[in-house]
Amino acid sequence: MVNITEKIKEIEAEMARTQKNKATEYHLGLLKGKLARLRAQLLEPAPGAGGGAGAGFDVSKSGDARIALVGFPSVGKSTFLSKVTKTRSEVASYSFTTLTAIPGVLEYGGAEIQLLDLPGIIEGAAEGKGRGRQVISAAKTSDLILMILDATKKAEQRALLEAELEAVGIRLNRRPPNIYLKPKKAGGMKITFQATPKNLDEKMIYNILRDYKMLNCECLIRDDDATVDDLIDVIMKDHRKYINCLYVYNKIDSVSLEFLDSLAREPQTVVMSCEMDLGIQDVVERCWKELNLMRIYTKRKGTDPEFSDALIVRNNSTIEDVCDRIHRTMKDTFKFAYVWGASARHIPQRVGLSHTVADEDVVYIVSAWKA
Ligand SMILES: Nc1nc2c(ncn2[C@@H]2O[C@H](COP(=O)(O)OP(=O)(O)OP(=O)(O)O)[C@@H](O)[C@H]2O)c(=O)[nH]1
Ligand SMILES: [K+]
Ligand SMILES: [Mg+2]
Repeated sequence: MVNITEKIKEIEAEMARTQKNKATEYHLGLLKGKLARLRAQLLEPAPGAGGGAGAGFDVSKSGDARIALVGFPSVGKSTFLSKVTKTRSEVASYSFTTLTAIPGVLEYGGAEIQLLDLPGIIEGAAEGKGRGRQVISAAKTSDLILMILDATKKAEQRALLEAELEAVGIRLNRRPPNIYLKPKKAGGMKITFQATPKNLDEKMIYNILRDYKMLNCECLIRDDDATVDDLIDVIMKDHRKYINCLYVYNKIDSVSLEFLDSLAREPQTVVMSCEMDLGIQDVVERCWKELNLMRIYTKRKGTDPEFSDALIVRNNSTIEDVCDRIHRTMKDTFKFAYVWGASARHIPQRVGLSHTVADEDVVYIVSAWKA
């Protein structure tokens, strides 16, 4: 492990002293590739470590989705968890109060979301400082990252945290690059372009692929703005995770109104004060939106819908998806469904399998034998 850290330091030093220009672009690209590979190794558990996330971090997933609370020490992560769930996580004014992953359940209109309170991370976390590596690994298993920030602290905190998460392969609020890469058994490398890339050329792509021992493969660059980093992300796709992130500024009770206003206007950002009980419900609602899920309530003939027990489906799901969530064979006997709610043109609307449902719709499915 020491070896890897040393090697990373060497490469970083070399990159730092290499001037960025057209002539060195290619060399820097290769160094970036090496660096990404080493960082991935850093996240692998040490031999004999059991392969888990580490003591205190191997919380099993439960509920419909998982949200990780990530942030520097003492920004109010545990205070927030204790506010929105029934779980009490220790709160104190000193750093590293929380030392393990503490799960809580956030109930949201019949959906159950697991919230994971985590120890604070510090600069250098990605290289294993503090319990940084375990914390970030836990964050990597989440469906949404809530980056909790202290509104009274310097603006750089956000970029620093982002860099730590990026360093271990988490990609925030981004889609996978539009590059097609398929390993082959033989036949050499076939590199093609749908658009001429501004930042990449064939030689560089060839050398990076060779560096990763992908001597036989098909590579199609689809966008003209594809970069070396994009190519590496595609090669390393098993170590990359694309996760939405919501930036949550806490402690707004201690900043000026002008500053608060400017924070609240930033994209993907919400503001709150756990202490003054301000904005908490807003944060919860934004979380739900970011998860891209919907709650569907089912109803049987002659009874009220079961509002305490929602079926959770992805956004833009159809009645067919709802059937599949209820039972594998449900759609075999499906005749039609009645829908009440935002997706219905009139109440109730009689629909088929292809009807797209909306959040909080009530659905009553009529099967062939029930008709
Ligand atoms: N002024 C103010 N203080 C707050 C607010 N929320 C939390 N705090 C205080 O901030 C301190 C740290 O809160 P914690 O919830 O322990 O923070 P944490 O992020 O879990 O800290 P670690 O577990 O140590 O990383 C405590 O003294 C809280 O009372 C807030 O909205 N405003
Ligand atoms: K604390
Ligand atoms: Mg804490």
